[in-house]
Amino acid sequence: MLSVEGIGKIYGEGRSAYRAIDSVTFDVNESEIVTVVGPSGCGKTTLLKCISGLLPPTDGRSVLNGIPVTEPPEGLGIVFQDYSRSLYPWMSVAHNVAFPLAGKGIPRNEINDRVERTLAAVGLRGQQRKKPFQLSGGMQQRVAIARALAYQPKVLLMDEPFASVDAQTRAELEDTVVALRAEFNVTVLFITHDIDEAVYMADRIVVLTPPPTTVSEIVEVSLPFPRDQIGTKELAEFVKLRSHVYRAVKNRWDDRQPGQ
Ligand SMILES: Nc1ncnc2c1ncn2[C@@H]1O[C@H](COP(=O)(O)OP(=O)(O)OP(=O)(O)O)[C@@H](O)[C@H]1O
Repeated sequence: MLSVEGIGKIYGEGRSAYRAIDSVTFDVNESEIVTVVGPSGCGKTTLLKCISGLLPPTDGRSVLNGIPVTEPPEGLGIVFQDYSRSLYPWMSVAHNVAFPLAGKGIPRNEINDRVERTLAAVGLRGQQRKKPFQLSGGMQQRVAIARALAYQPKVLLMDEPFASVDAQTRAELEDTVVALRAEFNVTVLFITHDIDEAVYMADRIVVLTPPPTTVSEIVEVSLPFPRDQIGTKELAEFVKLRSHVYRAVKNRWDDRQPGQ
């Protein structure tokens, strides 16, 4: 479905050139949730921009359903960390969700249905007329997720979408995304620096190395669905996976040479 094939990225040129990503390769299969985990500064956002066609990679490419990505394709929805900048403050919640659908030849009643369905799916039934500033941060991020879903993407790319909300809200949003995958059959590529989150949500985890970034390891997660914030995290398998990923991340960063 989505293939990331040897993506590399160098920022700048000549003496000031900086290789942020060396070579990253992995696949995301249809209806999977794949999480990509690595510490701050390891190039996660750069990777997501290259995968989505927002930034041209220096090497490699991403391929969505057999078509190389050169600009954000139709079947791709993106949710960023900073919800406060991704919503239009002067538009109502419903208008924010409907806005990207305008001018696409979609009938008005179909747009209204999509707005209603996606807002209900993210737990915002009855909030349609409010403006973003009247909502909490977590609710604003739910609007951003609804907007991406209303577009009916095949793949949802999410770049640390819950980094700016409190722990309780974060847990609720994690569960919302896992439930949305089941409801909309959407494929999710989810970037995070939070190891618990990466394990809890995933079918597979891509662990990144420090820069110049490559894939340290791909970890299969066989935890049962539906997942539960308490029950799943108490399972021996969850604890084992979390320790494994934590070590994989930490060892690589500890192995770095001074100055790297
Ligand atoms: N436009 C740019 N020009 C030059 N260097 C950049 C640019 N954007 C990012 N970088 C550098 O590339 C590296 C990776 O940055 P990136 O934002 O992709 O990391 P990240 O893992 O997403 O970090 P965080 O988790 O803190 O958001 C950093 O060292 C950063 O300074």
